[in-house]
Amino acid sequence: MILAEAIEVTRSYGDVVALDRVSLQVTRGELVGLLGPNGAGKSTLANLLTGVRRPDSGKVTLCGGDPRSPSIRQALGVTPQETGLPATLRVGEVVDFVGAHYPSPVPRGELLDQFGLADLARRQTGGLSGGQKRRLAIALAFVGRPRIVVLDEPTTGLDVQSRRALWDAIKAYHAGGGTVLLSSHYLEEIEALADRVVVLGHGRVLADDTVAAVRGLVGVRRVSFAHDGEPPSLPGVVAVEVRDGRTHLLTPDSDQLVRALVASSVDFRELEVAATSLEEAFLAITAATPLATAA
Ligand SMILES: Nc1ncnc2c1ncn2[C@@H]1O[C@H](COP(=O)(O)OP(=O)(O)OP(=O)(O)O)[C@@H](O)[C@H]1O
Repeated sequence: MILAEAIEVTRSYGDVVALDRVSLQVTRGELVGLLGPNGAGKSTLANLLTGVRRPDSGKVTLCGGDPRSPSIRQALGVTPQETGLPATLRVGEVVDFVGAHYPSPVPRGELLDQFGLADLARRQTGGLSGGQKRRLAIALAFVGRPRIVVLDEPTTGLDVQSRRALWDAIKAYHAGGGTVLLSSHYLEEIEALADRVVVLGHGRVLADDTVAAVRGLVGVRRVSFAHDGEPPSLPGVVAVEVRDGRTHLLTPDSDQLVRALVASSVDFRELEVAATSLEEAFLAITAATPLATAA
């Protein structure tokens, strides 16, 4: 059964085309990652699927109906990128208040335990740290026992420990049969949670595949070194840059590239191999080949 679907959805803001004929299906029990760099269209897609905005063209459904309809929204848990919490209410009161909108909410204590917030139950939300507020906002997405949750960059700004606690809570919900669509800048986050990943770039779906397949596409590494002369021509390089007296080669397979470099006649010095940011990987790969055709 399909719980969230976008069919050929387009949405612009003035001249900016945020989504360009995007199609996506999330079926019951799936945990789908939505991966893309800044401005790729992740939030816009999440906002359309959760009924916050309407598409200019195309169709969006949630649990088989209109995501703007109140009865359909009862089955949805959502954490947008930014959330406002009433500053004078205590954490426990906010949980009770939001839970009261649902027929069978998760009890306050259980929810706070699950999200590592039990010690903060009596704290006014205005006194929470940024990370604690974020954790509470995410916990609230789960209070109504939703059939599907849409989490837009849930762990941005969280420290490692909070991020892991949150991953555990999302995994537990998924293990119990819950369906999740989660956007992120980080392949590692999607790798930790999802089986399937949809890659968005410039408002288009660039790939829709297993995490392993997408890692092969966007898991680009940077091999850099100093040497004299022109940049060498080596196999498996998707982008070359010469900067500050060093040659930088981007490649999906740094092991193979380093072996080829050693076997070549290049007299290199100060070799470094490093992970690239998603933005760099996207720049390199979209410039080389469209991901969808490489998939
Ligand atoms: N309300 C708005 N008004 C004008 N332009 C917007 C608006 N919302 C989004 N955009 C533009 O639409 C494009 C897609 O933005 P969106 O927020 O959906 O991307 P994103 O992938 O969620 O990015 P980020 O990771 O930075 O949150 C961007 O170019 C953005 O500047």
